[in-house]
Amino acid sequence: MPAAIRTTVTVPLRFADGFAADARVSTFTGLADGKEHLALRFGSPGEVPLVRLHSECLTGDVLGSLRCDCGPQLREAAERITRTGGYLLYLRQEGRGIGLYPKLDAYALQDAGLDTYAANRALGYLDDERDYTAAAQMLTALGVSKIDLLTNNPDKSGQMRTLGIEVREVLPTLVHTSAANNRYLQAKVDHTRHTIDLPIAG
Ligand SMILES: Nc1nc2c(ncn2[C@@H]2O[C@H](COP(=O)(O)OP(=O)(O)OP(=O)(O)O)[C@@H](O)[C@H]2O)c(=O)[nH]1
Ligand SMILES: [Zn+2]
Repeated sequence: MPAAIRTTVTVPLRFADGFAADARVSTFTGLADGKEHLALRFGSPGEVPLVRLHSECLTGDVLGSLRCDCGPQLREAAERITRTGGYLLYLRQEGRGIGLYPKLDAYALQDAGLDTYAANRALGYLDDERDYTAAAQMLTALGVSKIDLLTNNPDKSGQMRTLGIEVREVLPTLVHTSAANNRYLQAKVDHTRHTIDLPIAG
């Protein structure tokens, strides 16, 4: 059974720095993994909408953690998509798909010296457990088959193409560094060919 839109409602959003935008938030039935993923439509999407696949990060998105770049990326995506029109898919893939408690276990291992990927493996997980089948289903349910994708992660564009979504252009997100996330971002560049321009490793 293909996925379908279940409900769409407007949610006015205001970020910590005051940026505000109305999101048309859709829920779905029939998603492959049965999770409660959301699609947020900002602005007026044209034929090729700008899309961000945002993986849930409770510590970064909600609590403002400086260990990663998720909060600023979410804020950046909301503004850029509002400008051009498109969708932010808020995917319930906490911890690159391993879940919140294991992510915090992985943080503890990183504090003991492992990098973000080695920590996953030490816990018995893959470097990245995310599968974007549900994201492709959501886009199809929204009537979208061709996108511009906002990401630095080549796995996201690769999987979307394999899943039958045409990716016209990949647009990099800005680099949001902090003293606490530098090592994390450097590991992404070293291990998964993320297109992030970091100042100098160190
Ligand atoms: N397992 C694990 N997950 C983490 C860690 N730090 C952040 N995450 C998770 O990584 C996901 C965020 O990754 P994304 O923002 O999609 O970043 P990305 O894969 O680098 O892709 P782009 O931002 O699109 O370039 C969220 O689910 C976070 O919870 C970590 O150290 N370990
Ligand atoms: Zn994060």
